[in-house]
Order: sequence, then C-alpha cells, then structure tokens
Amino acid sequence: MRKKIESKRAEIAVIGLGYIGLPTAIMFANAGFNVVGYEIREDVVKKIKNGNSHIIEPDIDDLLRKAVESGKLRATSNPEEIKEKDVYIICVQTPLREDKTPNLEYLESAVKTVAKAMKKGSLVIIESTIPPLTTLRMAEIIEKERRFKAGEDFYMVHAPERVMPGRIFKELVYNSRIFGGITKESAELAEVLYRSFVKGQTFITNSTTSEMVKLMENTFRDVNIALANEFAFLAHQYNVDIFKAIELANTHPRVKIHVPGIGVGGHCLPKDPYLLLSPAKEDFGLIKRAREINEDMPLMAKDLLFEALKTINLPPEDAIVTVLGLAYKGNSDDTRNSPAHAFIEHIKDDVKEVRSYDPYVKGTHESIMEALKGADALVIATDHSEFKELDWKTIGELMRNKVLIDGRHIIEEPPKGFVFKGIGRGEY
Ligand SMILES: NC(=O)c1ccc[n+]([C@@H]2O[C@H](COP(=O)([O-])OP(=O)(O)OC[C@H]3O[C@@H](n4cnc5c(N)ncnc54)[C@H](O)[C@@H]3O)[C@@H](O)[C@H]2O)c1
Ligand SMILES: CC(=O)N[C@@H]1[C@@H](OP(=O)(O)OP(=O)(O)OC[C@H]2O[C@@H](n3ccc(=O)[nH]c3=O)[C@H](O)[C@@H]2O)O[C@H](CO)[C@@H](O)[C@@H]1O
Repeated sequence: MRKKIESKRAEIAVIGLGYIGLPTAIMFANAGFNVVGYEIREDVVKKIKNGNSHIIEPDIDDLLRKAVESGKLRATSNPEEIKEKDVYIICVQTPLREDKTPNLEYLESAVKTVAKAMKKGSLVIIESTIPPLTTLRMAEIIEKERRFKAGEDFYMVHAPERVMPGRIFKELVYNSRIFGGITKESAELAEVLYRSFVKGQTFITNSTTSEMVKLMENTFRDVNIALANEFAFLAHQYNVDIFKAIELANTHPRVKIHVPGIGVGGHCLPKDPYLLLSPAKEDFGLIKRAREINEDMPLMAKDLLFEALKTINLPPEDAIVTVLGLAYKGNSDDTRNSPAHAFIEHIKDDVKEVRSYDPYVKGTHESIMEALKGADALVIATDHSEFKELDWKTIGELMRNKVLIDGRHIIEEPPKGFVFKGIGRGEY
C-alpha cells in the first residue's frame, strides 16, 4: 500500500464534496492521483462534472477545471463507482441537532457506504470534525458491516481539516497536519499520502488525541472571541472604544485579544465546542458559557439598534431596517449559523420591515441601493470587502432616517449625519 501511495497509483474516493471535500479532491487529483468524488447531492455532481464549483473560494474554478479536464477527478452519485478503492476520505458535515447534541447521521451513513464499497487493505480517513472517540466507533461499524478487523484488515485514521475558508488552497498546502491512527501504521500511511501536496509539518498520534486537538483549536478561538465580546459589553458601560483598548492591550508581548462582533457563525466554531463536550461526563462550564455569550451577540446588536431608533424617536414598529451581509464572514457565501440570520430572527417581529442584501447570497434585494432606498436603519452584519468602500453621502441621501449600526467594526470614523452605534464602541 505504501508503494502504491508513493507512486500515486493508489485510487482515492472522497466522500462528500462540500467546502472541505471538493478542495481536497482537487488537491489529490492535481497531485496526480485518480480521484472519484462521491456526493449524494446530484446538483453538486452535475456542476462539478461540467467543471464548475458550487462553492466560492479563491482559485477554485481554475483548479477544478484542471482536475476535471485532466481526467483525474470524476464526480458521481453512484456508490458502484467507489467500489474497491485503496483510499476513502470522508468529508461529510457533522452538525448539531436542535438540542445541541452532535448529529452524526451523515457520518454514519458515509461510513456504511464506505464499508460496503471498500476492500481488504483499504485506508479509511475521516477528515470531518468529530467528537472524541468517534473514529474508534466508526471502525466498529466497519468491522460489523464487513467482518473485517480494524488495524489488520483495514487502516483507519482521523486527519482533521484545519483550513480557513477564503484561504483554503494555500492552507491545504502550508498548514501542519495531524494524523490520528487507530494504529501507528494507519497514521503513517495517511502521512505519506498527504505529503503528496502538504508542505507544512506533519504529526502522528492516536485518533482520540487528533479528534480532541481539532476541537480544542476551535474551542480556543470561540472562548477567546467570547472574552473579547465580554470586553465589548463592558466597554459600553465605561464609555470606551473597545477596538482602541484592544489595540493597546495587544501591544503587550503576551496578549492577543480577539475581535468582538455581532456573533460567531460558520459550520465550525458554533458547534465544535459542543462536539468536544458531548461525550464528557462532567465539565467546568467555561466552554458552555463562552458559547452562550457568543450566541447572544446578535441580541446585543438588537439592543444597539433599538437604542439608536429611540434617539431619533422612531418606534421600532415603524422602522425599515436593512441588514448588510448574510454570510457568516466576509467574502464568503456560507450562511451556516450566520449571526445575520439570528439577528433578523430577533428583530423581525418588532420592526415594520427587514430587508437584506449580500453580494454572494440571495437577500430580499439584489442591489445595495434598492435595499437602502427609504430605509431608516442600516445594520452591518458581515465584513464583506464591498461594505468597506461604501459611499456614505449617496447612502445618506437614499435613506429616510440615517441610523447606522456596525456589527463588524468596518467603520473607523462614523460618517457625518448618521446616528452611529457599533458593537464595543462605547464612545458613540
Ligand atoms: N467548512 C469549513 O471551513 C471546515 C473547516 C475544517 C473542518 N471542517 C469540517 O469538515 C466537515 C465537512 O464540512 P463542510 O463545510 O465541507 O460541509 P459541507 O456541508 O459543505 O459538505 C459536506 C458534503 O457532504 C455531502 N454528504 C453528506 N452525507 C453524505 C454521504 N453519506 N455520502 C456522500 N456525500 C454526503 C453533503 O451533501 C455535502 O455536500 C465537517 O465536519 C466540518 O466540521 C469544515
Ligand atoms: C482555530 C481556527 O482558526 N479555526 C478556523 C475556523 O474557521 P472559520 O471559517 O469558522 O473562521 P473564523 O475566522 O474563526 O470565524 C468564525 C466566526 O467567528 C467570527 N469571529 C472570528 C474571529 C474573531 O476574532 N471574532 C469573531 O467574531 C467570524 O466573524 C465568524 O462569524 O474554523 C475552521 C473549521 O474548523 C478551521 O478549519 C479554521 O482554521
């Protein structure tokens, strides 16, 4: 198997062609492997077959076209086409249920599909982010399904993905990678495989450690953002501009405070802390409290909006509010767990009309100017580059009342004539 991987003769199936699976499949195909991408969504398969990406990411269109035109990458919804591959890489989503417990249905179904298709000696890699101990449980599913013995009849590894959307193709190459094997040999094989394009450092460990490492990384970020958000809350009470205060605090050699804002969205940070806690019998409460703080940030934006409306004596029920940005972060089309949606849900029954505009996502209006015509308040919920270059004079002329709420600190100096409030901007 090692030789097959080194000589790039190993046949690879990538299961799930989303934000992670599609770039991963492209990288292996462009590194010279024959790759089949298996995806249950037929619309996605159809697009990829035509060389078109269904996600927005720098460089993806050219790299995908190259992979498809060279014949190295094929997409399919037919499980027959992933039979007896050498390597399976599972990249399906691992969301939460309503009650915040992990929904591992997609993963279990993908593992069962792989179990049916694989052969003795296959290497099964899970890239999805999963609760501690899940790889071992998935190995048992394969053992039951096929009567194979994990570590003897097949190799199994958790190889968490750590890329940042917007920089995926750079980070796939230069990030360091962790390979958590159910056996050392499994991890070593995965390491050789990824070395075909990874230039960052690589580390080998066991699967439960790698599951925990990935979840700790995102929990670290989430808890730090919650701390920044709590600082922002205090800054309003002390009449301080939190961004100036953070800039100064960050001049300390051992302090690096994160960025407060309207909320923490995406497919990862809002759920990974819960995945980390899910198999635990007990915890200290810090991680959950940080999550609650971040989940409540859209409510803080609502409070600022209503305070601003009050200063112009406009009852909320008469106000037309335009939300700029629906994606969870700047220059992305991903709306999963977006704070913009949570914010809209919080205000929609209290105001006259909520409008929305996003350059990458369908909102109520297709042009920013149309969305702002006659509006009373504008709320920035996403830090898209487009919103950093707005012509405030023209916008002011279009709006009926000029209330501006900055949930993402994209405005340094509030434009003249606007009633301005921003998360953490205690000075205004
Ligand atoms: N998006 C990110 O920035 C990111 C970064 C690092 C890690 N991750 C982790 O990677 C995993 C995937 O995330 P994503 O953002 O790519 O999700 P995604 O929803 O964009 O992609 C998952 C794809 O898998 C498909 N799928 C679901 N079940 C399937 C099955 N049984 N067989 C075949 N296809 C199936 C879905 O239709 C979907 O297209 C998650 O665990 C996530 O936490 C995501
Ligand atoms: C540890 C780490 O770096 N993990 C990254 C993270 O990537 P991400 O795409 O989820 O992006 P983030 O930048 O973390 O943003 C999430 C949300 O938090 C808001 N935010 C952010 C920073 C801040 O200081 N203040 C904020 O309010 C932001 O607006 C947005 O809504 O998870 C991926 C999947 O596991 C990882 O692969 C990837 O490495």
